[in-house]
Amino acid sequence: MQLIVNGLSCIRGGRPVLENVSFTLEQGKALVVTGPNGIGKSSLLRTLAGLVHANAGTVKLEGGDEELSVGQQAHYFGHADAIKPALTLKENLDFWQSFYGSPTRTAYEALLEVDLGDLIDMPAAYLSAGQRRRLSLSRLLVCHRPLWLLDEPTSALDAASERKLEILMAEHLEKGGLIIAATHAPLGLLNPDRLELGREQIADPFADDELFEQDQLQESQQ
Ligand SMILES: Nc1ncnc2c1ncn2[C@@H]1O[C@H](COP(=O)(O)OP(=O)(O)OP(=O)(O)O)[C@@H](O)[C@H]1O
Repeated sequence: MQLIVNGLSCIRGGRPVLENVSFTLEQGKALVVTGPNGIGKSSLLRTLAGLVHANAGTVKLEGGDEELSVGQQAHYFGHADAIKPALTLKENLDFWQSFYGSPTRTAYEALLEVDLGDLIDMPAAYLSAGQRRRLSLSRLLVCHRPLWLLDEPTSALDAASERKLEILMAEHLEKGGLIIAATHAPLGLLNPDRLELGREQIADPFADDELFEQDQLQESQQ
């Protein structure tokens, strides 16, 4: 399996945010995306996940499921935790498992992986910030999707949880998965590929009012 990204561009808020980004990522490999604040790291992940419209370029998961989009074959672990506070931890994970399909672990097994097994029947509203992040991470473990898109995955995690994340990422890669991680912090990945986003990815710094309105409308509908 191979992820091939060719000439990917996107516009947000009427401004070109990514321009002509290309890379290939092989099975079992991770790509670490770096660059200054606001350069487009999250936008790249959201575009790959299919949450932001690409205005040019192609994304293909060669050797993946031809019937599914790349976004449907990816787990997106973004800044928001995708947790329903009124549901228990188990109910949250059961929901995601039925939504995603391809179950791998039970909710309890996934929660054990992130050291939340004892809290399985507690409403998610009572979790601390780091515990919420770990619950959100356990979402990636209840169903198999070959591509993990991780946006600042260590934020709010303590040292032990960072170590656990390293192990989970290594296991995913060993099984032939692919990982793209946007980060400002070291992630403990072994020999990752690297993509440094810079100003050259941005073609035109000036906003276009019409594009801005179209773009805001489009994002509000997603
Ligand atoms: N929903 C949105 N609508 C309009 N513009 C947006 C939206 N989200 C992000 N942007 C703009 O897109 C640009 C890239 O933002 P992005 O979040 O991708 O950067 P980043 O590299 O991930 O930054 P950071 O390191 O701060 O997380 C920024 O100029 C930002 O203002």
